[in-house]
Amino acid sequence: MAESEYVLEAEGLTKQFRGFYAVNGVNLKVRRGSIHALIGPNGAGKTTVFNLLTKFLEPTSGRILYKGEDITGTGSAAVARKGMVRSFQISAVFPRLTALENVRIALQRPTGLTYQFWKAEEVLDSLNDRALELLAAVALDDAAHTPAGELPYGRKRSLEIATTLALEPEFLLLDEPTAGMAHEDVSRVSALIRQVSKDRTVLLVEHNLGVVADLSDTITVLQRGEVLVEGDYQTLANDPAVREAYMGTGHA
Ligand SMILES: Nc1ncnc2c1ncn2[C@@H]1O[C@H](COP(=O)(O)OP(=O)(O)OP(=O)(O)O)[C@@H](O)[C@H]1O
Repeated sequence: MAESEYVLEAEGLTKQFRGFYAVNGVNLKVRRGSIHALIGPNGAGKTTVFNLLTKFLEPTSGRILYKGEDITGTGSAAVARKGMVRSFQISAVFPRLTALENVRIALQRPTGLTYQFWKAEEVLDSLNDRALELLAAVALDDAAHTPAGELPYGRKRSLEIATTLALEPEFLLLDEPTAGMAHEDVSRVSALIRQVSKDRTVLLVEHNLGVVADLSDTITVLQRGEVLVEGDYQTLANDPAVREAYMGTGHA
């Protein structure tokens, strides 16, 4: 069977909380190899959609396909094993362990190397090399031996991205990757997302519209649980409905 053009397809995705539609009939298609952003004003339903897609919430109705396969009823761990990985899903950062040790632990998970204790020395050496590569990819090579808890906020987020990448996701889902970051960290993480997107698909929820403009091939704007409009940044920036959704006045 030919591989679908879309890595992810959501059809009629709906989530009700006690009668309130947080997400209502959302159709979403994420093109293979693209960076796709989900934006919208506060309360639009972005986090709920993100949690539905990553199986942290069960939809009230609707269907989710990953690479053409229906994963609506599949658990989050099983989905992650298929290559659809949410940052911070499996890769918690342990504050007392060094950055290198954190990445090494993440590297042990998908392969089951933890059980090959008799090969510990050899395995750890090969893991070290790969862990250092991943740290370099997020510009943390100078912090390899620093306990994760001592890293400043922005660098901790970079470490979380490195531990996520250790799982070799084919489809990476990022929830507000630049939230709470200082300006220089935002640029660094943006560049990092662009770099890691080269051989994978990325879906991100992001409040920083500069980051969205800079990175996204496709942007879906949510409003009150529904898709308001979808397109590239230029198209959306000139769309009166998007301006109104953001400004709430219609005469912005
Ligand atoms: N567990 C829940 N129980 C009840 N209502 C919820 C729950 N989770 C979300 N909601 C409601 O659903 C709506 C969408 O919330 P959601 O967090 O998905 O929006 P968002 O676009 O991510 O907002 P923000 O930008 O503020 O993070 C909101 O009105 C919210 O109050």
